[in-house]
Amino acid sequence: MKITINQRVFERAIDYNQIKKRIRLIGIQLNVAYENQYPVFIGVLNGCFMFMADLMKQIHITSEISFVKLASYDGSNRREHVDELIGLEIDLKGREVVVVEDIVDTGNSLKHTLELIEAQKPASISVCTLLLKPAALRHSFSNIAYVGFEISDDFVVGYGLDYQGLGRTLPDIYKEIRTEDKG
Ligand SMILES: O=P(O)(O)OC[C@H]1O[C@H](OP(=O)(O)OP(=O)(O)O)[C@H](O)[C@@H]1O
Ligand SMILES: Nc1nc2[nH]cnc2c(=O)[nH]1
Repeated sequence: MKITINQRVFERAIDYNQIKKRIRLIGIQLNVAYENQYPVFIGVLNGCFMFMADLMKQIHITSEISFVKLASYDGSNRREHVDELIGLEIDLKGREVVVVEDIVDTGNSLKHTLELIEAQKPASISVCTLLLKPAALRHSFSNIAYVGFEISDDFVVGYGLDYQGLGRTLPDIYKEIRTEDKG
């Protein structure tokens, strides 16, 4: 199925049933890894909201949840300037932290997020991301422990991810059709 958002054309790549299945498995892994550890799950807004909601329904161990937003001082989202995390309400010192992202693409956002969380001296930080684009990564991370799907280096929308503010409410994930594939 194809959709168009502001002149860009996308085709369905991952449907919600696949997403739900994958999330159930990640939930089991997290429940085992963090049993009796009282972890803090930190969702990085806005894109994570759907993933976080579905993932947290699979978490049956004692845990806390918080959401943050990465803010650039110049108001852009280019992630080139020093950023700050806004919204964090929990003291992370000595805590087991799981950062929940919708997508790790270049890794720029994650790098900043991890630096800002590390400054709070948690006991550990691991990363759980629904999507990972290995071919686009510009940094190496040793703690991306939970990945929903590795995808190609194509722009995706849906299930929380937007194009120009649109498409976040689509339950499935769509990837942009490259110009040469449009037919
Ligand atoms: O690995 P990167 O290349 O840094 O890209 C990944 C980031 O991009 C998206 O956030 P975005 O800045 O679009 O904000 P949003 O979550 O509010 O849509 C996504 O939620 C990640 O945080
Ligand atoms: N919507 C969307 N946001 C992103 N942020 C980083 N990569 C992407 C992507 O492929 N799609």
